[in-house]
Amino acid sequence: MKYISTRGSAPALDFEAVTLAGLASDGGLYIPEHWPSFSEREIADMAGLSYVETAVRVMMPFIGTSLTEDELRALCTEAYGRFAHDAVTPLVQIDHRHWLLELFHGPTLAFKDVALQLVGLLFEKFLSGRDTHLTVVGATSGDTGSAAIDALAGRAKVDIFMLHPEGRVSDVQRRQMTTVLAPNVHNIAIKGDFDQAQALVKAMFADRDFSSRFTLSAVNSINWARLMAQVVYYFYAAVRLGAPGRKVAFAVPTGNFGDVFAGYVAARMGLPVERLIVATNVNDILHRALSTGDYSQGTVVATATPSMDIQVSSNFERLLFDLGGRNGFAMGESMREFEAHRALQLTNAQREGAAGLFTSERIDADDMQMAMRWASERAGQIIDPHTAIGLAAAARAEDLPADVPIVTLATAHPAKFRDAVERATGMRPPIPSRIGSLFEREERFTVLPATLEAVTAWIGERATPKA
Ligand SMILES: Cc1ncc(COP(=O)(O)O)c(C=O)c1O
Ligand SMILES: N[C@@H](CCOP(=O)(O)O)C(=O)O
Repeated sequence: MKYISTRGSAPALDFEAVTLAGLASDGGLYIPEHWPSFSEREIADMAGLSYVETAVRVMMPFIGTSLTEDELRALCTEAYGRFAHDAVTPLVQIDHRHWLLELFHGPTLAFKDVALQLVGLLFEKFLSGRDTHLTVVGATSGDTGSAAIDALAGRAKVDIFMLHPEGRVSDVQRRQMTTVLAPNVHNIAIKGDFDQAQALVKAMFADRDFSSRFTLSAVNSINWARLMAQVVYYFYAAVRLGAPGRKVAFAVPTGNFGDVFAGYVAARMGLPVERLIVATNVNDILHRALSTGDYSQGTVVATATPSMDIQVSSNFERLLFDLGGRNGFAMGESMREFEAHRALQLTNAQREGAAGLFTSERIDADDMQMAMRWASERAGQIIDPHTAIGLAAAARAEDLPADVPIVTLATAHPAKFRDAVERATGMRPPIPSRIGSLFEREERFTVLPATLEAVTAWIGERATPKA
């Protein structure tokens, strides 16, 4: 399997090289040259498989010769052995048609663990035997940071520099990052929002001087390996609910468009997905893009769902590329236009292509709180505010055929957002013992202005230069 850049001028790479590179050298995102697909028979044969075996079946076609099936199985066994639930991503029923897909049983209590536990092991595997030291740079609105730090802390050939927006992540999220004192972990709180952090990461890759001094890599969902690992749970859930004989809809709390793009990939691989419901908070660039074609960046508003406080959704580029005829040069032009004017109009082909599978909903704070109360009163489920954005959007999908189950992705454990949960439901979720004495540990982080100069100077003094 080869991977090509959405912007058309970076070299095509195999899975190993794409995983280590993170971002393409032309600023684009890597995407498989073609979508592998499964027959109905092959999907039916996934019934009853464990999560690890499902993962091996779903991911192997993307991996090509970079790993053997046994090597992939060993990595998945290790990664998913750290989850607190045997099913890894269990389904929980809310009522006759609504389900929650719990993605938060990993070590840092958010869906990011599903991919990042594996990515940490992939880095280690691909770096063994090489004389390379990776400098991972990442941006987080709270969850990617803690999951990536957990996956990479203490690894010999990797340093991680994680940028989060100062004061805009929950206390639990911040402490999950800043109390990890391993020498290869570096937390930077920038004076800005998540979009600025994400733009700084991309600018570090684009900065010729900086990127030539270090072997940069990414742990955000710009890294293809992240998305690949997330495709698995769409198959795992849909097969349990009757696929391929029955179609399934998914409601996905969305920010950077990574999780829902993984659902799109599953559909392209033959999974019978009736609909992907893109649920945004009031930072609604994706809702506007999908409902009116207007992909224009607004100002980020801080909400009770900080992980979705995003107005530039990196992975939307992958969708626009795939729906727009896979024309890398045209895509490169469009993205340069977006970067210059902070606005882009979707073409008819892109709008019509998206409309075949996606709908979108913008959920405000009141509807989010109502969904939290609904889950609690109806099914005794305490859900986190991000999951509630998804569930509120799922509840609006009244036009779906009655026999289609709607699965809301439960993207974080409620304990990560205790204040918001308590405000909505009156209940304060306890912090699971597996994340330990978070509030008693020492924190370490540096505050920097949101400028490329400040960030590259700071990282440049601490990162390991190329040999
Ligand atoms: C808890 C939670 N829910 C939803 C999202 C949005 O997911 P994505 O950025 O893949 O769209 C995030 C952040 O990525 C998150 O941390
Ligand atoms: N919500 C995310 C933002 C980064 O998204 P990613 O999936 O591209 O890593 C976070 O929690 O950090």
